[in-house]
Amino acid sequence: MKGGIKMRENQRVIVLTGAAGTGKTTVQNYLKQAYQIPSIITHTTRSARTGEQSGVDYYFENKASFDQLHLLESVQYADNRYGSSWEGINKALQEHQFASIVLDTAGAITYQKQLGEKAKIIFLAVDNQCEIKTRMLKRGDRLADVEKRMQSKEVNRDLNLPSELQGHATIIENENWQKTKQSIDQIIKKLSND
Ligand SMILES: Nc1ncnc2c1ncn2[C@@H]1O[C@H](COP(=O)(O)OP(=O)(O)OP(=O)(O)O)[C@@H](O)[C@H]1O
Ligand SMILES: Nc1nc2c(ncn2[C@@H]2O[C@H](COP(=O)(O)O)[C@@H](O)[C@H]2O)c(=O)[nH]1
Repeated sequence: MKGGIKMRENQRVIVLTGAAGTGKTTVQNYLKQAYQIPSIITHTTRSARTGEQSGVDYYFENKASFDQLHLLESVQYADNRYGSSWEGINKALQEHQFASIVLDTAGAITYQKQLGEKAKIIFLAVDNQCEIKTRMLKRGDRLADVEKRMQSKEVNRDLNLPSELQGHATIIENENWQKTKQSIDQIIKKLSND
């Protein structure tokens, strides 16, 4: 199939967005571990970080293979390309009510426009930029990469909820992980009862 999502009435895509290092992947892993919610694996032309695996963390692409993909949306982020394919979305939703995806805010805006209420958008925020940097270094990112990323226009843009998502996104201040988990639990409970 080239394009289009086949979503049943009760299906939802949980979109995790926010600046780099705010905890989007951590929440995605929690959704998988606690609720068996599959992740939609996206595509990127950036190099794999230590420990990252193709088909698990991303599908790692080169420029030529990226151009062949059938994408719902794609962005340029800090000199690399990222995109989510129709095949990836349909694969994750095939046997599940919910699937999650990690996107920058430009991608989240596209999902909101394309999927409407079928996209549950969660914006993760961390007020202190030093804390974000510390978390990225603790994750194992190289200092030079972290400094470059923290200066990128995309990270700075994604520190705040864009106007297009206001009224469409739930904001979680991811300072205390136990509190973040409670907020996520409430969201899943509500989605399951809707
Ligand atoms: N509430 C928290 N308190 C302390 N550390 C946290 C918290 N949430 C996440 N972290 C840690 O912060 C680091 C960054 O988190 P994560 O990789 O999930 O961010 P991300 O938003 O997916 O980043 P990126 O967009 O760069 O991939 C990880 O090492 C993670 O364990
Ligand atoms: N719009 C999209 N954004 C994506 C996609 N896959 C990942 N991302 C976002 O890119 C940045 C950088 O990611 P990193 O893994 O290099 O730190 C981050 O905000 C991700 O959420 C995508 O397919 N579309």
